[in-house]
Amino acid sequence: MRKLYFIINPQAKNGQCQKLWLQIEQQLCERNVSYFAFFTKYRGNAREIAESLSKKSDGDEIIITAVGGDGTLHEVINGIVGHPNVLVAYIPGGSGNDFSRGFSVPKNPLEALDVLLRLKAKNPLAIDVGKITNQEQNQTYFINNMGVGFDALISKKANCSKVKGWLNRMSLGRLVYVYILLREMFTYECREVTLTIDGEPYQFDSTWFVTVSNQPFYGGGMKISPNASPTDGVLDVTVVHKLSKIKLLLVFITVFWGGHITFKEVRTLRGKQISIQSSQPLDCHADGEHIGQTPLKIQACKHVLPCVIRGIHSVEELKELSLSDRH
Ligand SMILES: Nc1ncnc2c1ncn2[C@@H]1O[C@H](COP(=O)(O)OP(=O)(O)OP(=O)(O)O)[C@@H](O)[C@H]1O
Repeated sequence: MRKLYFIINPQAKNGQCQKLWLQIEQQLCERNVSYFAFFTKYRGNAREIAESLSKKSDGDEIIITAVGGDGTLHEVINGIVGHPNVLVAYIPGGSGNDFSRGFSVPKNPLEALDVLLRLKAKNPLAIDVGKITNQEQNQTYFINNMGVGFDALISKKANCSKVKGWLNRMSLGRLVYVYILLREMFTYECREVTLTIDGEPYQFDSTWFVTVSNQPFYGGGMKISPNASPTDGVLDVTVVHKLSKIKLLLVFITVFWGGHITFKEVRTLRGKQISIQSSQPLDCHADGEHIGQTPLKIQACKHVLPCVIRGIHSVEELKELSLSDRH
C-alpha cells in the first residue's frame, strides 16, 4: 500500500487554502484514510519537504499530493524529480490552478480528493516535464510552462501584488494578470531574442515574450499553447513579436480560446532542446514562479513524472472545450 502524504500551502489563494484543508481532512477522517500532512512555512519549503520525503522513502512507492496553487505544485515537483518511486498528485487550492485545467484534475477540491482516493492504488500516468538550466548550471523543472520577457514580468508582479489578494477575496484572483498586463504594457520595452531549437537558430526582433509549454494553459486559464501535450516528449514554443501595443490587446483577448496563434506576429515552434538568449537579460518564470534571467537552456524530459491523475485530454478534446466549460 502506497503511503499518502499531503503538502499544504496554507497561504495559497490568500489563506483560503487553509480552510479548504479542513474540509479535506474531514473527508479523510470520515473515509478512514491514513495519511501524513505537512504545512509549508515559507516559500521554498514545499520543495524541501518533498525532497526529504522522497529521500526517506527508500525506494518504496509513495504519493505526495500538493494542496495549493501551481506554485506549490511546482515546488513539490522540483523536490521529487529523480525519484521514480514517488508519485505526484494535486488538489487545487490556489488562485490560478492551470495544472488542473491541463491535466483533467477536477476544479472542485473534494472531487479531486475523490479521484485521488480512487486512483491511489492504480498505475500512475507518466508525464513529461521541462528542465531549465541557467548560466550558473542551476536546474529548475516545470510542469506547466516557462516564459521569458513580458509574461515573466507580469507573473513576478502578480505574485507580490496586493490587488491579487483583493481579487481572490471575490474569487476573481486570476484577473490579476489582466490588471497587471494593462498597467505594464505601456512602459515595457521589447527586446531581440535568439532561440535555438534542436540545433536550428531563430532570431526575433522586438519580442514581447517567449513561452515554452508542456500543456496548453497558463496565467489562470489562457490557452497559450493550444496544441501542447504533456505526454509527447516535446515542448511547444510560442513567440509574440513585432506587435503594436493596441494589437497586443487584441491578441491577448484571443489567447483565452487559443485564437492568437493565427496572428502573423505569433510564431509557434516545437522541440526537445531549446536555448533562449536575448539582447539584454530578461526575466524568466517557471510555472509562474520567478527563477532568474536569460540566457537559459530548456530540455524536454519524456515520461519522467508518475502522476496520480485521471488522464489527459487529447488535443482534439481541448480544442472543443471552451474556457467557460472547464472552469
Ligand atoms: N507558508 C507560506 N508562506 C508564504 N508563502 C508560501 C508559503 N508556502 C508556499 N508559499 C509560496 O506561495 C506562493 C504562491 O503559492 P501558490 O502558487 O500555491 O498559490 P496561489 O498563488 O494562490 O495560486 P496560483 O499559483 O495557482 O495562482 C509560491 O511562491 C509558494 O512558494
